[in-house]
Amino acid sequence: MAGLVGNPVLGNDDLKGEVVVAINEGRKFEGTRSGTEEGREKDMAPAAGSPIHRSGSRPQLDVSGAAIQGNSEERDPTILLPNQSDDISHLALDIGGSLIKLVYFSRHEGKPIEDKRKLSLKQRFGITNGNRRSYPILGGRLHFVKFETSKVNECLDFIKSKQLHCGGMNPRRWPSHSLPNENVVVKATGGGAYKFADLFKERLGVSLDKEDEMDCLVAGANFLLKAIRHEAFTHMEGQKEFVQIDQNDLFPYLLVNIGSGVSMIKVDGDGKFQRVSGTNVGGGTYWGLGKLLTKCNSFDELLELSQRGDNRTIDMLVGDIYGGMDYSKIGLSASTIASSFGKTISEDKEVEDYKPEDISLSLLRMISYNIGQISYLNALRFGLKRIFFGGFFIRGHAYTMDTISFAVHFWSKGNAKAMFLRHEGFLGALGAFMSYEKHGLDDLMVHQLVERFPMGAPYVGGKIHGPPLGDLNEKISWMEKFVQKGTEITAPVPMTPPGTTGLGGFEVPLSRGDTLRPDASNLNVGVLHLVPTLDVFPLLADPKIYEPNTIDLSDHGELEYWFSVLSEHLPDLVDKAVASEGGTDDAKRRGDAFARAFSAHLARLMEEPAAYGKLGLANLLELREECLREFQFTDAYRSIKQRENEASLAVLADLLMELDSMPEEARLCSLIEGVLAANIFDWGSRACVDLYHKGTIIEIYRMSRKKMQRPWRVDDFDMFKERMLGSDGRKPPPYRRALLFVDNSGADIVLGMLPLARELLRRGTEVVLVANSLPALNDVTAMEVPDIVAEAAKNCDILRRAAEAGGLLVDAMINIQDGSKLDSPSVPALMVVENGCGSPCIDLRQVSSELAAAAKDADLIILEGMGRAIHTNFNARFKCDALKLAMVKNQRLAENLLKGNIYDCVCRFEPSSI
Ligand SMILES: Nc1ncnc2c1ncn2[C@@H]1O[C@H](COP(=O)(O)OP(=O)(O)O)[C@@H](O)[C@H]1O
Ligand SMILES: CC(C)(COP(=O)(O)O)[C@@H](O)C(=O)NCCC(=O)O
Ligand SMILES: [Mn+2]
Repeated sequence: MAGLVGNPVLGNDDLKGEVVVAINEGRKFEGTRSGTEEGREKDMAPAAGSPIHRSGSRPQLDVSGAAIQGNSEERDPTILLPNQSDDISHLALDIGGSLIKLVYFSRHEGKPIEDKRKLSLKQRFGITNGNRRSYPILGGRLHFVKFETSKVNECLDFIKSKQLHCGGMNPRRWPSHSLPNENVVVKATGGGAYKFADLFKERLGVSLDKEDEMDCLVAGANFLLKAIRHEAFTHMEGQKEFVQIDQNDLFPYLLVNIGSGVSMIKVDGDGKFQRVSGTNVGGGTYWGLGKLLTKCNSFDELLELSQRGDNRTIDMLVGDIYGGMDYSKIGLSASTIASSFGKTISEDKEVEDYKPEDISLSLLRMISYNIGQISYLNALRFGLKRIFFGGFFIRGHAYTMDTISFAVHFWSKGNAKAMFLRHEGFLGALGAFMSYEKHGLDDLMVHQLVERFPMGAPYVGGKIHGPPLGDLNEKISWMEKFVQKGTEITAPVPMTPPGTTGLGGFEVPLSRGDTLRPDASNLNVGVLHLVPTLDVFPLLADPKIYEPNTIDLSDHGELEYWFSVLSEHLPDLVDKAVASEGGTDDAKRRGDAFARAFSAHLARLMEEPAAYGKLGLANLLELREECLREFQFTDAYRSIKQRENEASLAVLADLLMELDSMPEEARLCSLIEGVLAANIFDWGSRACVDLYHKGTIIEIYRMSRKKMQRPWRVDDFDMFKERMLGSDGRKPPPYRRALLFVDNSGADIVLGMLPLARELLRRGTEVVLVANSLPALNDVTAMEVPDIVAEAAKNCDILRRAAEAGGLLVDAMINIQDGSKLDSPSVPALMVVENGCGSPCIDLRQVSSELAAAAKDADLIILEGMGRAIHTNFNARFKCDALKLAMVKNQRLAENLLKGNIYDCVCRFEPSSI
């Protein structure tokens, strides 16, 4: 017998490794809007001389040509609606005075695979979709795009090119020969919905269904604030900080939308709001006046100029009036602007004599301060503490946000807080989109939305900025162009260093770069994936305080370190990815494009870590996997995983025999040691990749085992042992169900986690192996686990019977054709569930519904590996016992987190926290 556990004598080194009334209310919203029925009726009275058509927010059905199908004598006959499109349109517009904002939906391609493993799980855990309304929106993505209103034709071309005017079909699958549906109705808000209605009908054949602009702004803001995790943030003195909004404590708030003009809306609830004020001095004023005074050709150019400006040459400061002194009695510093543009009166100069940079900055400050001040006064009027600013005037521009924040802070003496929204300009468009009630967007919860930042789109040249390019080749050729333009793209976003005087003055922004990011790339808005099957892991002790990331990358040193780790790993990853696709020229081109795309993401985040929301290491590791998938590398480590599985399965029988010969206590210890030792097979760690080039799988495994002397760096084994085996002759009841979050393929799962699962099974505990839904590095996936188990079961009765009981062997073993053996009372089942993610880390706020269902009866969680147990969840607390097992394969992490060294191990046992 091969001495796998303790004895390095093994000579086998070459092991292989949805009848029927269309609602036209003809009403106009004026002033106060109340959510009560009474209020609603009042509101519904059409205002004199207002021919505005406003649809109801119920599904619109086209009943023209409706006919009864079949026998009209029968009860409830089927009614055919020949002109009703299969689905309500998936596009909504907000056509403003300056910009057109477009939100559109694309369905996920392909249907989820319902394999036998999933079917048997559904049966076992009673997972149904019954409690969810099945809306067409489910399982799709929301994209955010904007165009200049003056270039409405670009917008029409874009809609046409993506066939977004073709009803509810998936644009990609719309047959090229088919014509756009003549009856398509598109929700639209903003003045342009009236102004351009004929143009849309003419060019695209679509009718614009007008939605009230204020209704939409509020609906959009409420949705974002409730459903998107890192939507709102404060911005003070250059520091961006995300604010966690408590959904139950959101109202009331003041919404200030700074578009061409400014609207101030007191929001008291969903559909409950009042437009309390506004100002005509807004974004249009800045851009319009700026254009006249500086001869700038674009808004961005004007904003960019401001970064290099000094407003003191234009503005009259308190110091200018008071001979350089503060007017401290009323709290004004010498640098406080006493009168915007005031200095120009006394000077005998023409506009050309002033620097455009200075003019732009004076204008920006004048308008931002003014809006900040009026906002504060309205907040004060209604006793509101929170002010959310939206609209594209803000444009994610640090100095604009700082100026508004400063004004609110200064005038409210710190009592009111200015907050900004990442989707700032899309509130109206999103609200219009939400008025398609059939989409069911308002039913989605924060955990069912996943935001992703695909490459390609944000940086597409020209003026159309949008979602990912449809075609991979388009994207790659763009990536190639990117090489020449790369430096522009990664140019720093200007940040304002701390510079307030404290007395109401505000220094000139220090310029840190002279180009603004290309428009859309500065939006900090990704594509929203709607995934209704995600759930919050039910065993989290307190989801509200749960923070998946152990390492917070807001520390710059930490950020730099992890960026270098990921950059250095890139060439090896690209090699594996290209090889996994056969090393073809196409694969090489994609590999190259992937490397550029990921490097560009890293460069972007290095300059602005909060660009995509709050950043932690887990987000970075996931971004890498997403980026690989974007360039169609579906499983870069496919062959490595196979080889390692085969090699490990070949020695499993020997290992099990050896374990079976041990007394209980030693066996349990050896099992945990086995998990820790086998966790060395990690292709995500630089140090480990170096090791693999030096030895065979089994050599490395043996070496790793030999180093497993206790005490481990974190060693709660004795506590775990006591819970498992008892003490003083007292035998504790076995766990009912254990969830084992497995990590890597090969030795990790085969020689580490499976033997541990087997031990639990033989003690009467049901075991659920929780694996990734999508590949990430060499992590084993839920699709792959059943075959591994089937292979392992060939030599092990415990595993075989448990796998049969768990319905796992239906594919692998022909003698079991149905689930008849499910729930066999004496045999605890071995099951496999997918975790809902495709990353080496796991955010337990967003897991698959099958994992959430399996978790309900679990009383033990075992998290394995660095990604799942260290980078994420190291500090997570659960409602049941939890065992965290990992080998730390990174020196810095071992030092910082554990005051230890690389290859140190963690065996952390935490009894249920409630
Ligand atoms: N690329 C841009 N072109 C024109 N204006 C822009 C651009 N980016 C930001 N802005 C600013 O955004 C304002 C328009 O904001 P937006 O929220 O779209 O309002 P509206 O619905 O009135 O068009 C403009 O007046 C200008 O100040
Ligand atoms: C990507 C990983 C989290 C995967 O680890 P695992 O969960 O497989 O144990 C880990 O390999 C890692 O943190 N790598 C980067 C650190 C390094 O290369 O040292
Ligand atoms: Mn892993």
